Amino acid sequence: MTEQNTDRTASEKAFPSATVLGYPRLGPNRELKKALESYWAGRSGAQDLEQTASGLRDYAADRIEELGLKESSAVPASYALYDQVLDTLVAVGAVPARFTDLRGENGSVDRDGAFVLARGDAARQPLEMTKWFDTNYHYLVPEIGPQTTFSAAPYELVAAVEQAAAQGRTVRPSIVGPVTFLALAKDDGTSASPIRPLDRLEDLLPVYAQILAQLRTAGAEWVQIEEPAVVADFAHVTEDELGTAIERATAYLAGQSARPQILLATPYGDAGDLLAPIARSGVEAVHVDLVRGDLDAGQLALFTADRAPALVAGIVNGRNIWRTELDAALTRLEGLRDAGAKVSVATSTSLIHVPHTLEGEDDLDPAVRRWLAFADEKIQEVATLARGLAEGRDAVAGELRESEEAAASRREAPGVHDPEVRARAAAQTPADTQRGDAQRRRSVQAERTFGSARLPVLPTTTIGSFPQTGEVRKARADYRAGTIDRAQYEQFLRDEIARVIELQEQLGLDVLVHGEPERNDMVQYFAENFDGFEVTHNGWVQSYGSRATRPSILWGDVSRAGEGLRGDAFTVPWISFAQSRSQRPVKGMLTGPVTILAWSFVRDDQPLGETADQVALALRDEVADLEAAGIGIIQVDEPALRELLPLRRADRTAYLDWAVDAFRRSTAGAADETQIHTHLCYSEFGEVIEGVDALDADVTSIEAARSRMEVLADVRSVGFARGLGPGVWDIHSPRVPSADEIGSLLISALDHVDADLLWANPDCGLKTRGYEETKRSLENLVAATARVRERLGATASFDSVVAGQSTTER
Ligand code: MET
Ligand SMILES: [Zn+2]
Repeated sequence: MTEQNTDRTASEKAFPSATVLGYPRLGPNRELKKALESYWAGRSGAQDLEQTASGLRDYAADRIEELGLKESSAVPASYALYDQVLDTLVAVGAVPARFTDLRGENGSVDRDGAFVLARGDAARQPLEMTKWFDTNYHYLVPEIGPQTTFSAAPYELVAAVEQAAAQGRTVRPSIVGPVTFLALAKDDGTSASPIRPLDRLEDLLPVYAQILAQLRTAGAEWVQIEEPAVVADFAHVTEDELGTAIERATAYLAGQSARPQILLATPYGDAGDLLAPIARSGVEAVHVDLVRGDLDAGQLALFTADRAPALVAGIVNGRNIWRTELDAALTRLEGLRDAGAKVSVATSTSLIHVPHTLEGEDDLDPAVRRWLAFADEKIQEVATLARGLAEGRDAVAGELRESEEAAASRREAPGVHDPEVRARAAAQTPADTQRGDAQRRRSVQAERTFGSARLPVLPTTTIGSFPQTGEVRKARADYRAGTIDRAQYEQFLRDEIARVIELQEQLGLDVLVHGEPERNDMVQYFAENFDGFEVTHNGWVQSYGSRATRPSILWGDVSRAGEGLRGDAFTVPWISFAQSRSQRPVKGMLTGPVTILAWSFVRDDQPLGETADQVALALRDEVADLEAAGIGIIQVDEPALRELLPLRRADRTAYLDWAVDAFRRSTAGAADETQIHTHLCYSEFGEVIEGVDALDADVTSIEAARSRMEVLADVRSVGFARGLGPGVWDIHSPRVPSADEIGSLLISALDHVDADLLWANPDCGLKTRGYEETKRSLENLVAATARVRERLGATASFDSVVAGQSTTER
């Protein structure tokens, strides 16, 4: 606390009694998405974009106040146009080396420059994008090297503060803190000896000091500095190093005299031992996530000591859509206050992870709707709790009663506890997650014939989806709008599937897919065919930039919809139809239990593992029905396996245990000769590779093209001896890879993977691609594979074998 400065001149206002860390940014009808996309497409100008952006800032502030957060500084100014990490990068002028030409007079980039960082341009790849903590939100990864310069340019934040001030409102600007900014950054690769971005902290701190001063001048009374890095374990930074960094950074910032008062926020988990240095740093308020984290007696004492900071209690969950049980929450808050803490009420995280409002969701089952709270309803909960804390329980008696009644109706609702589903789960034994010996399966599968031929060496395949063309989307919209009937829609889908099968045969692919035209979304499609789920109309949540997803709500016990416990098969009709059009094997495509959970809002009244097991059993039924329909290869996608990996190392084994178990439960009913595939699409494979091996799938496809097969080093090191399809075509851009390029990727894959285990496939599904690039890329993929086969002396392709009806030499 060397830089503690006691004569700060700011007129100290207490932290508001109620607040939220952030509000959804897209707008209630995705206005921001539309404005951004039309601006990028050149259909509208900078003025129009600014008009929408400032309109949304006003909308958010008005709404938050109207819902009950009326005190000065209670409204967070957290309105990133694209991403809050990008905004922080711009505010500190940390323009990556490969974009320095975009730098302007203020040392940073302007709005258009920031969009180039986010989206790339003709000559440059954009910044890498990755998941923000364990959420489904993606941030842009800063690139920091020894030469990176920093300079204060917080123009978006200052403008937001000034816009509010012009209307007589004091908002609380929010920025990602210096430690989190650097901990999430990557080495920019400009120096021969790699550096760790966190080592640049001393150079960055003075820039934060200048930003604080500018915000103060603009009229901010409080600033929110977010440091969620303290709730996570990192591979490249030890806890000690993180502790030293956060202690230094918070004390330094607190020691500045020209600054607003500081709320230091620690969302997304438990700050553990790092809470103490933060609370003792001299900042005026500290936010603690009480949903994911906790406060033990020692930690609580940090908030009851003399001159302790205010405790901003993140008690309303910012990441799910369930109503808070207000009575229990209020009891907890009263306990903190009675222990002597200066308590304010808040959300555990920003509300960017939930949809705007329940208003207009009239098609939701009213029983389920009553259990829900989206962003606006959560703000009301925060306001109610603060009022209850200040004025006593009687002041909020009606709200407490309504909350208790809703909770009781949820506990007792029939679909929440389906005795049959529960009995089935309870009767599971360890054998239900166990398939036959993997080696044996491999030899049986190698013998299996499809249309009298076996699979060739280096089989070619795709990941599942084919381009979702305008016609496909239109047919779906027409069906929903009632312009075409069910029979017409299904005929359209069959025609589409037949076309996709024919195309794959022409291209000479070995293992075909039906193309997934009936699925708007790989999770929602399953939610619509399972009991226990609801889907919303307008429940959009930002995924990155202008992109949003509409997570389904998993509220009850899960089984397939339809008569009886097992319900009806729903993927089988499409897959069987596809198979009826070809002699070659068609893969059955399912979404795995972990991914279904990760991309939905999931019930919070039982452990995730139990919910995952129910989903797994429903999928197991589908696997059995696919098998019975003669489908010999079934892929169960788990792209989200890594996403749910806990932020703390200590929690990871328990997670992988249930996640792996659920996947195995969904697939272990399959016979030895049925080949089970899985697909994971990210390159940070090392962290979960042992889990992936434990899935016991026969073949795994992963993303590898962008990293030029780098991920395969990990594969060898754990002795992964299963079929593997490292992607040889990066499907994230329209670029067509040449046959030479694909061939050389396959050859380098052979350094790590045995020839009889290797598959040739793209990185991921082709849903977002166009047909032109798809055809050309797949042509090259097939040609490259043929050349590599020749080199291996394995001349027979499935294609020639099927044509000649002979058997394959392996
Ligand atoms: C995000 S992974 C996508 C897998 C899915 N089967 C598809 O091809 O679209
Ligand atoms: Zn994928």
